[in-house]
Amino acid sequence: MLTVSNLHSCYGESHILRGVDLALPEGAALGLLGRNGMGKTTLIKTLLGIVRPREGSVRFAGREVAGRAPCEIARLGIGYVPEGRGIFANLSVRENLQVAARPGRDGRCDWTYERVLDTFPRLKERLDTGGQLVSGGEQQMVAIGRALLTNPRLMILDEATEGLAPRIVEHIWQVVAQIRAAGISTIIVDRNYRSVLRHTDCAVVLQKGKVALAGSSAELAQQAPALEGLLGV
Ligand SMILES: Nc1ncnc2c1ncn2[C@@H]1O[C@H](COP(=O)(O)OP(=O)(O)OP(=O)(O)O)[C@@H](O)[C@H]1O
Repeated sequence: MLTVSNLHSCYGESHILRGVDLALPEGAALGLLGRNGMGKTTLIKTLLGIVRPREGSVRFAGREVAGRAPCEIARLGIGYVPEGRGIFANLSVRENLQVAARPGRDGRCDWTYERVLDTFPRLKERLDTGGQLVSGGEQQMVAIGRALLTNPRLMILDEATEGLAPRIVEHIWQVVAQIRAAGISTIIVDRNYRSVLRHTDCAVVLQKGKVALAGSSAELAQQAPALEGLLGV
């Protein structure tokens, strides 16, 4: 479903991604780990076409997408929950959700507005509230719901639990489990590596823009000292 080969990305003269390779089979969940500044968000932005790679290949759903426009890549079926949530502040919760709704690339409409509200019942009472006026947890639910409403084949969640209360964090992980159970491929960036390994099939650890460690999540969970060394925890 997704194959990344020898990917290099830069911001001006700063060479951030230095030859990243990874593969995500259809329906699998990949954890993307690494200390602050190691290139996780840059990798995600490069996959999405927001950052243009300097070199390398990104194959998604059978096509080469490296260097293509973000809207073109998104329309191939990638739902993105950005770090910081990216809520439209001047739209209501309802509008934030509805603005994104569309059938998937193959015409699938598995994720409807009603299904998203059933997944996040708390949003039902907040539909007319402005996007910037709801709590951080509710904004995160809107961001995930909005990405699901594009009926993606791949969901990318960047720091989806950051700064949230433990109860909300638990709910977000339950929703991640539902997304996986629905057969949607998933890439998850999160600071809590134990939760990431519990909710993914495989994981990679980035260090200075390269993959320093990769394997099945079950194997990596057995390598806590090496992992914690790389993550600085
Ligand atoms: N727009 C930008 N212009 C210049 N440098 C940037 C830009 N965005 C990120 N960087 C730099 O690129 C490097 C990688 O950042 P990136 O955000 O990809 O890391 P990360 O692993 O996602 O870490 P974090 O958890 O802090 O977001 C960092 O040194 C960062 O300062």
